[in-house]
Order: sequence, then structure tokens, then C-alpha cells
Amino acid sequence: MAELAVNVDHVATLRQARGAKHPEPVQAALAAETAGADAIVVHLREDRRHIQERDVRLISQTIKTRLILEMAATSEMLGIALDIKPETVTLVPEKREEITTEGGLDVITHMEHIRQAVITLKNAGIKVCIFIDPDLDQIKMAHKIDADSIEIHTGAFCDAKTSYDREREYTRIVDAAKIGVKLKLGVHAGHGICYQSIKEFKGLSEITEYSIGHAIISKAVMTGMDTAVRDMAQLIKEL
Ligand SMILES: CC(=O)[C@@H](O)[C@H](O)COP(=O)(O)O
Ligand SMILES: NCC(=O)COP(=O)(O)O
Repeated sequence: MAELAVNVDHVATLRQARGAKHPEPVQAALAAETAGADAIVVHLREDRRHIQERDVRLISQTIKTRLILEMAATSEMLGIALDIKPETVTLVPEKREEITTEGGLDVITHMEHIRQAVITLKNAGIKVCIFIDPDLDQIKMAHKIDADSIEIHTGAFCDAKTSYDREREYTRIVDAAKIGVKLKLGVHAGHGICYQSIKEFKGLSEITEYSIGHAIISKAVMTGMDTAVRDMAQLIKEL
């Protein structure tokens, strides 16, 4: 059965909107665990628009499941990761002007830089995942530089406006997941997945972890974290 990794970034978004002390991402992380989350995800952005370094530290010291730290492969972030030592670092591309992560990491273009980051993290005992578009050449390169896993960027699929685009993007994800397994990479998926789109991954047993944030936190505003996480965990059980 696939696992659910809950991203609590947008609890911090709400806090930062007022420069206030609440809501606390660590509290959301604990509630998510109680409701069945298998891992907690935070994206520490260079511009610190939501999650702060203290959130990563607090969550790391408090949760009982796994911490997945999403970050750009910069020397500042590598220093933080080596200090906090999350279970996994997911390397993501980052642009200051984007609203959210727009594409997967271009491992082919930045091969040597990313390879060095993978070596540094793995030498410290941190697993490395690469957030990647469902592009077979990119995935082969992720394997070549010795990543442990890939997280297939599901944004284009989730945002597709027509059934033609949706089917095309779904096929890309299926092909990407299959090649990932063939290369013995862990295969995860995330970005833009909601309570409807998760159902479309039914039968795709190659994907062993779903990383979901915005939809869960949006629902939690209405229902509380417990119901929001339990409902998503149940949908993943039914895949
Ligand atoms: C890598 C990814 O798909 C998401 O985790 C995303 O980067 C989260 O960052 P935001 O919460 O800032 O959108
Ligand atoms: N890696 C994907 C993630 O952490 C959450 O993305 P989203 O559900 O907030 O789009």
C-alpha cells in the first residue's frame, strides 16, 4: 500500500500572512501523524515565504514518523540539511518569482551540481529524492547520479484542462513510474494532488508514496487536520 506524506507548508503560509505566532506547523504535523500520515513534508524556500528554519528544527525534533525536507541544492540549504539531518531531502528547482514549484529539477542540465549535492547528503546518511518531471531521460539521469528515489511532478496532470491533456499526462506518469521501478529507484508522486485526482492513480502500484499538501491544508481549514488527513489516507488505501 502506498504511503501518505503530508506537506504542512501552508499552515506556515497562514501564519506568515500576519507575521503572527500561529498557526504552528509543528502542531499540524503532529495532528497529521495522529490521523495516519506516514511522513511529514516541508519545503524550506530560499525566500522563507512560509516554512522557517525553526519550523524544520521543531518538526524534526518532535515527529515520530519521517521528515522529508524539500529544498534547492544551494550551499545554504545543504548546510541546514546536514545540521538537521532529515530522513530524506527532496531536491527541487526553485524560482523566487514562482507561486509554487513549476517544473521538475533539470538533472540533465545541472548534472554535476546535483550529483555533488547527492553525494554530500548521502555521505551524511540522508536519503535523496529528486523532484522530477515525468521525462524518461531525466529519470535515467537521476538514476545515474545515484538518487535513492524520484518524486514525479504530477502538476501538469492535476492541472490539465482537457481530457486529451489529462490522458497524455497520465500516460507520461505511468511510463515514468515504470522506468523508475525498472531502475530500482523509489517512485513517489506529488504536486497538485487533491481528493478527486488521487483516485485516478488507482492500480498504479509502482508509486509507493504520495506527497500532498495544499489540498489537505485547504480541507483542514474547514474540517480540522484529523478529518482532512484521515480522508486522504483512506483514499490512498483504496487505490
Ligand atoms: C516540490 C513540490 O511540489 C511542492 O512541495 C511545492 O514545492 C511546495 O512548495 P509550496 O508549498 O511553496 O508550493
Ligand atoms: N511534493 C509535493 C508536496 O509536498 C505538496 O504539493 P501540493 O499538494 O501542496 O501541491
